Amino acid sequence: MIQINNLCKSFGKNKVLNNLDLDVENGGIYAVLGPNGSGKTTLIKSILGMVIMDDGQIEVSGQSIKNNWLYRKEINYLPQIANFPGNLRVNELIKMIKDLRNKNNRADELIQLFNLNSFLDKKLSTLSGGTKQKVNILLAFMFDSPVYILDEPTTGLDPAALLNLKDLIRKEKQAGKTILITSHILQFVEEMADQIIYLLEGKIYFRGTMQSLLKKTHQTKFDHAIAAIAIPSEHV
Ligand SMILES: Nc1ncnc2c1ncn2[C@@H]1O[C@H](COP(=O)(O)OP(=O)(O)OP(=O)(O)O)[C@@H](O)[C@H]1O
Repeated sequence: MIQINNLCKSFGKNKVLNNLDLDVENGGIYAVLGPNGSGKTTLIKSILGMVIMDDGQIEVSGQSIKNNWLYRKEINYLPQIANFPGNLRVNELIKMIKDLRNKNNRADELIQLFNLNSFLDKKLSTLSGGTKQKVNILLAFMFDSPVYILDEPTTGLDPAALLNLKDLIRKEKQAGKTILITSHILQFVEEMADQIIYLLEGKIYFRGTMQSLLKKTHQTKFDHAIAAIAIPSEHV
C-alpha cells in the first residue's frame, strides 16, 4: 500500500530522515511513534507530498508520488494543527470541503456522532480546542478512502469523543482500510495499533507487533517497552 525507499530529508543541517525504508501493507492500524522531533510528522508529510523529499522514492498503491497528485485522493489526512480561517463558520467549512470533493459524504452522521449540531453556526476562532478537533475529525472521516493518516488524533478530546473516535477508526479497519496514526498517548496506541513503527535517528528503529516489542525489550508493559526501546537489548 505504502512503500518507502531511501527517504532522506534535512532541514538545513538537521538530517531528520536518513535513508529510511518502510513498507506498510494493505489494511490495519500502524502507530508511528518516536521521541519529540524524531521526524514522525516529516515522514507523514513526505507521504502526503507536503514535504518535498531530498532523495528516495515513495509509492502509494503502486504509484510513485513524484509529479503525481491523483494519489492524494486515496488519503484522508487529519493534521496535527489544522489552519482554517478563523472567521469561517463550521457549516461553511463543511460545505466548502463537500463542494471541493463533490462525492458521497457522511458529514451528517458525524455531526450527530460528535454532537456538533449546536456549533454549526459558530466561527472556528470561537471554538474550544476539543471542539475544533472534532470538526477536524469530521473532515478527515467524511469521505471514504483506502488510507487514513491521523496526526495526534486524540488531542483535546473528552472521554465520550475519544470513544467515538476509537469506534470510527476500528470500523474503518474492519472495512479493510490502512490507517497510520501518530500519538504520544500510549494507552490509545496499545488499544488500537496492530503494528508499531518506531522512529529514531532518522530511521525505523523498530517495526513489529506489540508482542514482538515486549519480547525484544524484555518488558511486560508497553510504556516500559517504549522507554527501553532505544537502549541496546543487553542493557535492558
Ligand atoms: N519546516 C521545517 N523547517 C525546519 N525544521 C523543521 C521543519 N519541520 C520540521 N523541522 C524539524 O525536523 C525535526 C522533526 O520534526 P517533526 O515535526 O517531524 O517531529 P515529530 O517526531 O513529529 O515531533 P513531535 O513528536 O514533537 O510532534 C525537528 O527537529 C523539527 O524542528
